[in-house]
Amino acid sequence: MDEPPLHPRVETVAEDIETMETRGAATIADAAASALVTQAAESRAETPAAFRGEIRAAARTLLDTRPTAVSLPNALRYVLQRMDGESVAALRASVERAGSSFRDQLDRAQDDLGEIGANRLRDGDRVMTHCHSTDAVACIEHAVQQGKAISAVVKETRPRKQGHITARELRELGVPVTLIVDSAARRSLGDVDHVLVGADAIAADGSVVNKIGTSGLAVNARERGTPVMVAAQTIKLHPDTMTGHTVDIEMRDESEVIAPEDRAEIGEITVENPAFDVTPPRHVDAIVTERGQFPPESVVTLMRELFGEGTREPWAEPTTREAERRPEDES
Ligand SMILES: O=P(O)(O)OC[C@H]1O[C@H](OP(=O)(O)O)[C@H](O)[C@@H]1O
Repeated sequence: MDEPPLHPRVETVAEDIETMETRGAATIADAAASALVTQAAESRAETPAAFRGEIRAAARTLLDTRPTAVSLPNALRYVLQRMDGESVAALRASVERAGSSFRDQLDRAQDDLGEIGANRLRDGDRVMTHCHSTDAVACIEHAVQQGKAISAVVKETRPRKQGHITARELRELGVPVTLIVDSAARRSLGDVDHVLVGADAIAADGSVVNKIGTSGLAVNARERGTPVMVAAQTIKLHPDTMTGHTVDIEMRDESEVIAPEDRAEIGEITVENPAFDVTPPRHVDAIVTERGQFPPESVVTLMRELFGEGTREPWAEPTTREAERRPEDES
């Protein structure tokens, strides 16, 4: 059987996610939802079955890009579970509606989360960041809008140096920034009031999956008595972990770690490049979401409320229970 035709935009978005041209868990989710909308809007499918097949194929292509950020399957699931209708026109409209409602909610959630996270920051506080998280930056942005003077120690975040993005964005907010290499973090922890990071996925036991280096930072922060705050919208909650599944940690190419010529000079070695690590809940003080802040151990309650007892593949047909939950979700 022929593969359903994919819109070139879906291929481009998938490639951009894979190469990290588009990166950051929330940004990836937004791009994926928007790609599904394009696929729907420009589909030439003549039957409802063909249309559904196209949207599912687009979702699979997008899902196959990066394995760790759960916001990606959560975004695809959100849209696909709302795909509904007896005709191509009705199906198209439902995907467009769901995509745009998902993207609106994403924006609103980040704003609400930023407000809540900002309440934890006091005037004059100094914050240490790791990697680049739009959710974490939103907390600082809101604190600045509340008139608080915030300064930041920004970890470079090897190997891809997303800390540079954080440094630039914080500078644009007028936040004084000190950039450090990752290995200087412990030395600087005594000078900061909070560690503030984002998340790619949060497991049912409250473990936080985030950029490699987060767990070491959290352990050191705990030893120094510096609180660790994780800014994560609820699309970062990983529903499959409620039923025992583990989060797949992405291993990226060794060329991000060492240039081929340097490697050749060293000789026969193995290079490992895990993109994420897992911080146990005991090293996290608060998970800040758009629904409030939670101690990590209680996040499972929120997860159950939002996802029920578990989920299936994003392209699976909704169960009656999921179908019933839809209208209130979109309010
Ligand atoms: O959703 P927001 O808060 O923007 O980002 C969340 C997380 O996504 C990033 O991963 P990567 O740089 O895509 O590997 C970082 O690990 C960051 O903390």
